[in-house]
Amino acid sequence: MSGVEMVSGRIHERLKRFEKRSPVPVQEHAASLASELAEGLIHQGWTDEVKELVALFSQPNFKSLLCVHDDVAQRNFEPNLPPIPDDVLEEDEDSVKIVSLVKTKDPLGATIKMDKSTGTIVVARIMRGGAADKSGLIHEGDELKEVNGVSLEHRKPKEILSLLARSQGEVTFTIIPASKEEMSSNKTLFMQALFDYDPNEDPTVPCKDAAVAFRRGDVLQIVSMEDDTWWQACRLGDSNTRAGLIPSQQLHERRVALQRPKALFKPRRVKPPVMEDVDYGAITGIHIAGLRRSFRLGRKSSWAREAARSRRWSTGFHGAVRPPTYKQVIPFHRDPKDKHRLVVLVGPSGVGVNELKRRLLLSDPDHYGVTVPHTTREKRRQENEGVDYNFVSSHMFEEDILNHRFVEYGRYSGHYYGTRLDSVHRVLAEGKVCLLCVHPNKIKHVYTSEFKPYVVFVKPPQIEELRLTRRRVKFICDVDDKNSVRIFSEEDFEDMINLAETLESQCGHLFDKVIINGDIVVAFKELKADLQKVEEAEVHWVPSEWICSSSPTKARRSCGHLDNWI
Ligand SMILES: Nc1ncnc2c1ncn2[C@@H]1O[C@H](COP(=O)(O)OP(=O)(O)OP(=O)(O)O)[C@@H](O)[C@H]1O
Repeated sequence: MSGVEMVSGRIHERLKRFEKRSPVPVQEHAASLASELAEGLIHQGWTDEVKELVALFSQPNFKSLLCVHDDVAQRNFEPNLPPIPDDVLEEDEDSVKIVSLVKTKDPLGATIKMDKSTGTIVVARIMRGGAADKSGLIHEGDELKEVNGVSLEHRKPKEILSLLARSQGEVTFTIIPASKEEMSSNKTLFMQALFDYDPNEDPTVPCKDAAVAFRRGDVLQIVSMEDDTWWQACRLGDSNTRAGLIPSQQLHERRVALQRPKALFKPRRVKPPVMEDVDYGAITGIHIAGLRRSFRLGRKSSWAREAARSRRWSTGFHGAVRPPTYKQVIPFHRDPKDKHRLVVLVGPSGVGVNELKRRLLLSDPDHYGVTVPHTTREKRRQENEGVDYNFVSSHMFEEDILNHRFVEYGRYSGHYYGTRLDSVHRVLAEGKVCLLCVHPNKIKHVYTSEFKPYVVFVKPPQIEELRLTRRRVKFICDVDDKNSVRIFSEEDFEDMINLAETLESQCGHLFDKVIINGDIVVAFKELKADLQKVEEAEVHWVPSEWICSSSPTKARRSCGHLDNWI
């Protein structure tokens, strides 16, 4: 233990002992007593001892010590607050705060503006390092009620500026503090982790004990991004509120890139045969009972298989591939009266997306709902309009395509099939949770603040478990030929795993939940429990862009040039 630590340890012990005794000062005017004593002693005779004592009393540090002693003895350190105005107390007793700041020739370091909806004066910004910031007592979003006892009601920001210009020295503000939510959304940056991180398995972490472990989906409150490689963050829900190190976005992206040298190879170019394309994800519903068919698997020719393999590097997503790292999120409090969040299920062909959707529907048909697809093909005898499909003409279908009314659509055997946005609205309007299966590159069409989709990625297990769990599975592989039944091949499994890997790396940032579909009973149970948890959650962490565009904070920031300096 160092000398300093020993001394401070002893001081602490001594203070603890005195605290119990609740000491009272013997004397409240030690400074004046010392100067009186020095004067008296001089008159007694100028001996060496008197000289030494008078010299000691006149030393500035000794004088300061006695002054501090007197201040503490007289309790001069307690703030001297002006009386709280009665009318303000009656209005909102709990939330009023009185703040005194000392004004120098510099501004206080804050801007104010009028909140147009309420007509009140609010603090728009606090400038880092200014007097207001250093005091820690005034925050963005605080409502100003009075300045030096003068009410600000019906006053314009300009009038307040002149009021402040007149005040010298101490300025007293009566404030209604911003709600915690507003303060935190103003100042705090939340990131949702899109990967698991364990510092114990990271040899490069500067200090394991100072790092924070997290799992995919955890929300991290970012405290500092000053270092390019290691950010500081607290994990929400942790009892430990101390911030720790986490890999920065840049660092994690670099690591992932280094782990995947395969990505350097170009995809094989496969010449497609003459075959119409169809986006089979559009074909949904539980109306196909009994033996499951797989449209996506069923159409696989040798070309499709090759293409599926090459899709490992090209899955219809253009632009630079960015591995999932963090997503900036913001808390959203869903009103129970609001429509449910849309549930989007995605996964590689054959993994069990439709099977899970079917089980959810059967488990609670009054609670879950699915969209009814549109098609241009002829209605079959056993089919019902508006139940199995909405049957429309090609002309109507094409007009809807031009008007961007489809989440996704495609062509198969000369006919169009597609899921229209209004069919999603219809399910939600019934008060149901709408389950939508789409190709991952179509998520963007519903990735909006209106739908607030909760995206579940269904992932295949390891190949051994895939073989084991699917060994008896048969599916109809040609929609027009109910007798064309087959089982999964080894290539199907490989394609499924490869495509899952690609999808996860290319659009993992959109996935809220990853379900590994090994044992179907376990996967279904996990999915249902997770969806229930989401519905019951008080706080939903959603992408910040869904909320920010309409938030008053953003609005306030965006019109910064209108703020008035105080
Ligand atoms: N965990 C599982 N264990 C065994 N069989 C499963 C499992 N999950 C799904 N299946 C079966 O695998 C087949 C394909 O599943 P499903 O149709 O749901 O796949 P999909 O992901 O919707 O792909 P596609 O769109 O190509 O149909 C079905 O017969 C389904 O019953």
